[in-house]
Amino acid sequence: MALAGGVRVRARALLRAGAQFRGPVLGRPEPAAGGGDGTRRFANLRVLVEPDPAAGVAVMKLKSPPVNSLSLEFMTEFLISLEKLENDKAFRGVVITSDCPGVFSAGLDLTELCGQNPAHYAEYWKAVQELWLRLFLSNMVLVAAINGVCPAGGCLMALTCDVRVLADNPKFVIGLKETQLGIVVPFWLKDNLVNTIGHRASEHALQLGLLFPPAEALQVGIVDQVVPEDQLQSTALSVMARWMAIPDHARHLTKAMMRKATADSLIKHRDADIQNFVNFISRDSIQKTLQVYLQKLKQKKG
Ligand SMILES: CCCCC/C=C\CCCC/C=C/C(=O)SCCNC(=O)CCNC(=O)[C@H](O)C(C)(C)COP(=O)(O)OP(=O)(O)OC[C@H]1O[C@@H](n2cnc3c(N)ncnc32)[C@H](O)[C@@H]1OP(=O)(O)O
Repeated sequence: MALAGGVRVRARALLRAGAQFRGPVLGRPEPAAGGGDGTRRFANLRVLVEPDPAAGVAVMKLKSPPVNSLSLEFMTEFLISLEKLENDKAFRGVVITSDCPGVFSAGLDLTELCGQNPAHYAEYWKAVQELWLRLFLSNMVLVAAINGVCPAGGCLMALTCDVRVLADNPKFVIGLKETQLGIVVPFWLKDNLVNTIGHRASEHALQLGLLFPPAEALQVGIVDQVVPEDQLQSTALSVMARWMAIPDHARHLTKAMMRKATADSLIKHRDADIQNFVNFISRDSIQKTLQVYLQKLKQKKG
């Protein structure tokens, strides 16, 4: 699936600005482009990709400090990196994790949702839809190695993955807390949650805006495994190895079959979903609530 119009334009702008595939990364000199030694890492500004072509797996580390919030730039760069991996036959699986201590992702970037104009909200929501669709329908095996708090849009990313492994830390809560902020999850994200934990549990989780700590997250099934923090990466990789043992075509066709109806319901109603979002987020009452919330977050330190 190719990047949608608005996201593609932004992706091109980022590429023109030279945002992608710089080196050296993390102070380590990299081989020249195309060096093909199988160990080359690549990165754009906000996503670090550590490929292991021999295993057919790459680790994507979200590194948009302080909290990996889903800004337009972050989502665009993430999708560029994902597409690069998808277009490379060497890669069949991706582990998604965070490079920001204690936070997997804080979810939608609230500064993108406050005080902007309708055209911006529309562009932003199209990018969120695109992020979800591209992850949800990815041919590759996606394993989320959740090493931090994972609310709302962070949970959206994790829910698209085939497997979620959560590090056992009481601070690392996961869930869709939207009602607590006075906002409503879109129907396709609700469907994604229902597919994962069932209808009744989703009703409770969504209406109450529940954020589950590790033991509860495992019990309700929003994550598949909870492991000690220092075993998160190795567990994610061994889960991946199990999935990689299945022939790709059969696994992927099965995944597509299982996910088609949920994805199609958004694909068929993308424009209406954007319009709903723009109308909703532009309301004075919603703007006020979000602004107060953002202010509170900013004042937390002071
Ligand atoms: C019917 C029509 C349908 C309409 C649909 C409408 C909406 C659909 C919603 C779709 C689903 C997704 C929704 C969302 O994702 S909304 C965002 C929800 N996220 C949160 O509520 C998380 C907020 N953040 C936190 O709770 C904490 O920051 C933390 C993630 C627990 C990390 O805590 P800590 O390490 O202590 O960091 P700070 O709180 O000090 O934050 C550091 C700086 O980062 C800024 N920040 C934090 N979160 C966000 C964010 N989401 N967006 C933008 N900026 C954020 C924070 O203000 C600090 O900034 P500063 O350094 O300038 O003070």
